[in-house]
Amino acid sequence: MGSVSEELSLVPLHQRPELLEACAELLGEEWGKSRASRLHSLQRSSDAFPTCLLLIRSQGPSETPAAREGPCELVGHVRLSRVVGRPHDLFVESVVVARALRGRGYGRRLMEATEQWARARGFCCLHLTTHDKQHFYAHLGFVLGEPVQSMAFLSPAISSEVLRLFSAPLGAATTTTTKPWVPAAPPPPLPPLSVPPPPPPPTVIWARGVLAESSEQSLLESPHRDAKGLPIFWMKKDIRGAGAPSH
Ligand SMILES: CC(=O)SCCNC(=O)CCNC(=O)[C@H](O)C(C)(C)COP(=O)(O)OP(=O)(O)OC[C@H]1O[C@@H](n2cnc3c(N)ncnc32)[C@H](O)[C@@H]1OP(=O)(O)O
Repeated sequence: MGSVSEELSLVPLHQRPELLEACAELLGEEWGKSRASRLHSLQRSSDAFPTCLLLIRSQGPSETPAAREGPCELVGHVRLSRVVGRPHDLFVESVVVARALRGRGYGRRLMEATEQWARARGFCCLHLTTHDKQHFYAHLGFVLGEPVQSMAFLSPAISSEVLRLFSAPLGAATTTTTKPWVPAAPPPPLPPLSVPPPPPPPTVIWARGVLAESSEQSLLESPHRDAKGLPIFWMKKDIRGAGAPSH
């Protein structure tokens, strides 16, 4: 008999459909909304995004293979979506750890496993928004960032071809057109400069980008608002080569 250990795994919800109800309950406890709409959203999880990832824990003899098919407890959830115009980025949302398990390192494990999952699939950067967990994410290596458009908010009625064009690198969409490409007429030559250009304007502290790299102070106040007008922090993390935990 081997020792009994706790095993944590990150699994896509669509590979563990029996956890659908538990997952809807976990999200419902935190954010409410109708059970039906939660189930509907969770059932959209697929390898082609949005993807709902579950952190699960199972108890078992330590020498057995990962108990991925056996009984387990749902620890946490995260949803990943593609980002419009940024084919190597993902948008992270609905990060939640079961209430009874918070403050024990599972939130960190959930985010680190999510980074690993995304990196293994070739993604380079994670984006998210938060109303009040900016210090948690900063602690895990996220920095303030600029708004991006998540595909999760686009209508599912949009065809996959249109989404593919959205996620293509800038300029790539023109290569799919069936019409022959006709070069545009060259722009007229610029008149010679008679006066030196004006100096650049002074740095505006709340300008995008400047805010992103500024001090801890900016984690206390955000210039961004959500659809309801509440302050919201945009954060991002470059996950290339971030193999080691960010302690
Ligand atoms: C993008 C979004 O989805 S935003 C929404 C975020 N989710 C929620 O608000 C839902 C409710 N909250 C939760 O589910 C949890 O509290 C979570 C997911 C935010 C954190 O999960 P927990 O399991 O409690 O966090 P965990 O114990 O792993 O903490 C990891 C580290 O972050 C630190 N930490 C946790 N919460 C905070 C916080 N609010 N501020 C600063 N640091 C924090 C911990 O001290 C710990 O530090 P250490 O690893 O150096 O010891």
